[in-house]
Parts: sequence; structure tokens; C-alpha cells
Amino acid sequence: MTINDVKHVKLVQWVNEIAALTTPDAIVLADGSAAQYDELVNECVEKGLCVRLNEEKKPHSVLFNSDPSDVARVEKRTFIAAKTKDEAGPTNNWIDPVELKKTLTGLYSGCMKGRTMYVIPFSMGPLGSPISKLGVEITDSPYVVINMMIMTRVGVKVLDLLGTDGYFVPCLHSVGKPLAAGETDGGKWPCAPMENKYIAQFPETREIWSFGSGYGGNALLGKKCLALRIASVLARDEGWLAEHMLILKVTNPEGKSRFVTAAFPSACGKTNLAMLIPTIEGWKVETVGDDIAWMKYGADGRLYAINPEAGFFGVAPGTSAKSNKNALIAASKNTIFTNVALTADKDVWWEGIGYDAPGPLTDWHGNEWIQDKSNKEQAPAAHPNSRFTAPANQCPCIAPEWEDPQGVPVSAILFGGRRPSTIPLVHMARNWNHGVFLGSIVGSEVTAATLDVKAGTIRRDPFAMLPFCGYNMGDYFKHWIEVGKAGDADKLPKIFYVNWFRKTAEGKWLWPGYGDNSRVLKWIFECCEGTAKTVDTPIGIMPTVDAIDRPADVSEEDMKELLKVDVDGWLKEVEDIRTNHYPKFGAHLPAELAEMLDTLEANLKAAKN
Ligand SMILES: Nc1nc2c(ncn2[C@@H]2O[C@H](COP(=O)(O)OP(=O)(O)OP(=O)(O)O)[C@@H](O)[C@H]2O)c(=O)[nH]1
Ligand SMILES: O=C([O-])CC(=O)C(=O)O
Ligand SMILES: [Mn+2]
Repeated sequence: MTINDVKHVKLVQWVNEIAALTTPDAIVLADGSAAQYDELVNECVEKGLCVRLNEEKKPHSVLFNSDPSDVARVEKRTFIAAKTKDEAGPTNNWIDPVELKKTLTGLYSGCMKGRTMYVIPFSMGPLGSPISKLGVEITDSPYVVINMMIMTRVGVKVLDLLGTDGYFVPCLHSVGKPLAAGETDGGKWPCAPMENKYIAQFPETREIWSFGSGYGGNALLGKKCLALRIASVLARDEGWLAEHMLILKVTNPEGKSRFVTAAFPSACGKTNLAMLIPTIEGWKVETVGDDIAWMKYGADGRLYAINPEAGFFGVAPGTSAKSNKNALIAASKNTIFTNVALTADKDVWWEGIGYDAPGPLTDWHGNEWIQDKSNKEQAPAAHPNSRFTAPANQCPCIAPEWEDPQGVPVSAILFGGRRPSTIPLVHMARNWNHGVFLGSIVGSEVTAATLDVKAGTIRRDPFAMLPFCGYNMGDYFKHWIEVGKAGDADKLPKIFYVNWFRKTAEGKWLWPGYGDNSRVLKWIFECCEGTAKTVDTPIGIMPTVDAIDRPADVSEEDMKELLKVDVDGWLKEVEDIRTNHYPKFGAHLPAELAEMLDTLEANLKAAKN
């Protein structure tokens, strides 16, 4: 099937309009076939844009190195172009949509010269699921096409669902680097300079216009742009939730299963928790999704979640046989690597892969790199935000329900982030609104997953949605409260706040994390069953010190520290929320949350006296 066979009137019109604006040399339909995937990969290999990996070690896999300026999402260049600044809210960058469209139309003009324009029909969610949404991405990047083929369901089947007039979200993308006659990329990753990069969402018209970046969430428009920024607006209007959450299935030794979702900011452990191998006897964890969850009420009044994606775009560094064996197996074939290091025999390597570099490497810049363990300052061989794009069905612990069009019923929702102090290992909200309060105050150390905020500093990242909420975050809090009201209190998921990232005064991890997080999942499971050992505290409901099975390498004293209510630390937290965080939302802040903050402060003060 070619672009000329497309029967959808509006799609054909839109493709023609964009082609007239961007003037590509050719237009190709992404039909979703394995043959087309291979053809595109071959082209990229021939043009020197990627390296084919060792067929025995990493079958059917390639490695791309991006431009050093184009290695992560760029939040300063990400815009919510709502009609008014107030609708975009205090946490989003805003430009008037009319003005932004004018600027971008100028940039798009002739921007695909010398390139092929690809038209990618895709489905976020299982094909035909009542929760799924269809989109079409136009892009001039073959890298985007092959990544979208792994991350979403692409091609002719989507066109069949669209028919002649079905609804799709139009997603326009260009790397923003037209080629003059005879010019080539010369093996270099094409992108535009920072000041010309725009990741633009138009929430009223549900459109996405992305220009100048080829990387991750900036360019694979089904992911953060559609499945979170645009979907959060749809979810608000239609009464459901579009969230930056993993979905996992946990089964106890008696064979009873429950589903859990968890929102942690970028590079804070979603993929790892979703694929965890429990260190406690008889427990099992399986994966439904590792990054995004869409949740809607089912006919039985429970919240059901689907994973709108079909692959994993996972952080490579730190992924080892010890920390996340399942991710390594998922990415052992048919995988696209970006910005990791290359070994002499064309395998991949990264910091924290679990073994030393096997001889000299080619680092992500394309330079020779020889490991020097005596040099703590040595620049890494793999970029800290280097990633693997791997099909979800290659994950050995993928849950059988992962493509169920109805989704899976959610028992527990977790919030968390990187907090070296104050926040205990786990606590449970007293009720839904208290859980919304906990989501609204999440803070985390910034990671390498975003380019323009200094890594390591703590910032508030409500619901791990700070870079992904498509409208006013204060209204988003309100929406969460409304969703709770629409449900039946005893059918709603219980809400928890977890923190795997507590450190000692010497900067060592207080909690081993990874597989040992199953011990916390067990307590959460027991809370859902009503059998957990709990204690009421000023901040919420917590495990008694003996309620959580203690790992061998955690002392009783450390456990007490992990489960302590740090009254003074929390009072500082309250102060920061009261003076720096909540005032940003002005009249958009729900009264329920302001009350929760007062109650928390009163509880803490009472505990102090
Ligand atoms: N100390 C500690 N580190 C962890 C834990 N879980 C994950 N990490 C590290 O955190 C980093 C990011 O983990 P991921 O699971 O890829 O994070 P993510 O939330 O899926 O990230 P995005 O894909 O950016 O949304 C990796 O370097 C992990 O090794 C944990 O329980 N403890
Ligand atoms: O969107 C991306 O580039 C990667 C990702 O999952 C995140 O940053 O949360
Ligand atoms: Mn993510």
C-alpha cells in the first residue's frame, strides 16, 4: 500500500498541505511491515547514521549516536499553546497559538527539502480498544519511523480503523534541517539549533507540532506529546486519567494478583519497578507498562488501566543483569540503541552494565574511549540519558493481560521521587483526596532525562507530570479530586508515597532498592487486602517497623530510619509547599488540598509538642 491508496479524505488533505509547506523530495506511507522496517534500517546504515550491531550478540539491532545538543527532552523549548496563558498554567511555557503557528509555519517552510516525508498512522493502545486513541505522525526522520514502529502499533491496520473519516490526532515533526541539492547528512544526526527547537502542543485543536529535535519524547510524538500532554486534556474533558505511570501485576504466594500503577519522574525507576524480580519467596511481578497509563472506570465501578505503548524507551545506564535482567533480555534483539557505547566486536556497553568495558570502546560521541577506573572524573562512554527502544513483547515478564483492550483493574497507585532525606520508604494516604495531596507535593532530584534543568537539584514534580501536563496543573489537581468523587470509596485504588532513594549522611543508599522493592510491594498488597500491620502517624498510615521483611543488608536501625517520621524535615516541607509551591496555582488550587496542608501541619506540630 502506498500513500496514493489512502482513502481518508482529511488525512490526504493534511498530507498534501504539509507536503506543499515542507517540500520533501518524496512521500512514503509507513505501512507497518517488517520489510519496510528493514529497508529503513538499511538506508540509515548505508548513510552512516547508525551502526548495525553484531548479529550473534544483538541480532537485528542498531546503534544511533545523536548530536551532542540533542540528547533528551528540552523543557524550555516545550510549549502548551492554549488560548490563554492561564489555561496553560504556571508550570508550562506558553506562547499564543496564533503567534506560535506563524513562527513555526515559517520554520516548516521548505524544511524537508532533500528528504523523504513519512506518514505514520499509529494507535496508542491495543488496536480497536475502547480506551485507545489514533494518531498520524508526519516526519522527515527515518529514525522516528523505526522507533514509532516499536513504540506504537503502526500501519495499514490503523488506516483500516480510521476508514474514510475516523478521528486522528495530527502530529507534525521535522528534524529541521533541509538539505541543499546534492547535500547529505554525511553520517551526522540532523537537528536544528536550540533556539529553533519547538515542541508545541495545541490543546484546543488537539494538534502537535514539533520542530528541530530528533530525540525521544521530543520526536516520537505518540509518547509524551500525545499520550500525556494532549491525552491529559482529553482525559479532563472525558472524565478519565492520562498519567506518567508504569503498570505492574503482583502475585502473592497464594496466587492472588493485584495491579499497581506508579508515577515517578523521568529516570526515577519506573522501568525498573515494572520489571522487578522479587527477592522474597513466592512473590511474582509482571509488567503491563513501564511509562504511561491511561485509566478509566469500568462497568464494575473500578478504575482500569491500559498501557498505550507497545515498546520500552528505557534508560540504558544502570541496567545490568543484577539490577534489571528482564530489561536486558527485552533489549537483547530487534532493538534500537541510542547514545550508548560500542565495543570493538560491535556490541553495546554502558556505565553500570555490570562488567568492565571489554577493551577500547567507541563512546557516544564516536571517539575512542578507554576505561580508566582510577579517574573518577572520566566522562562516561554512554550518555546518562542513553536509551534502548525494545518491543514490549520481548520482555520475559510481560503480563498476559498487557494488551487486554479492557485494561487491568488497579488496586494501588504509587507516587515517588528521588528524595535523599525526609520522605520515608513508604506511607499510605488516609483516603483518595489525601492521596491527591501526596501526588501534588511530589518532589525529586532532577535527572539527565531533561536537558535544561540542572541535574541533582530538588524540584516539585506533581504526579511526575510537571513536564507533561497539557493544561493548568491546578485544574489537573481538581480533575483528580473529581475522578475520586465519581468513584465508590471502597472500589477506588489506595494511594501510596514511596521513596527508594534515601541516603545516609555519607551519601550511601539507605535502601538497596530494585528487587528488594518487592518487600514494599508486599506491604502495599497487604494494605489492599486489609491484613497489613499499620500505624497511624502525622503524615499518614505507615508500616510498623516489623511489617516489612527486612533485607539482610539493612540493619534494624536503618529500617527504623527509613520508616521514621522526620517531624522537623516535614515541617520544612510544609513551609516550602506553603510559600513556594502552592501559591503558584493561585485560585486554581483546590480548597481540599489547602486544607490537607493545614491538617498535615497541625498533625506535625501536635507530634512535636
Ligand atoms: N538506588 C536506586 N536506583 C534505582 C532504583 N530503581 C531504578 N534506579 C535507577 O534509576 C535510573 C532510572 O531508572 P528507570 O527505571 O529507567 O527510570 P524511569 O522512571 O523508567 O525513567 P523514564 O524512562 O525516563 O521515564 C537507573 O539508573 C536505575 O538504575 C532503585 O530502586 N534504587
Ligand atoms: O520522553 C522521553 O524522552 C523519555 C522518557 O520516558 C521521559 O523522559 O520520561
Ligand atoms: Mn518517562
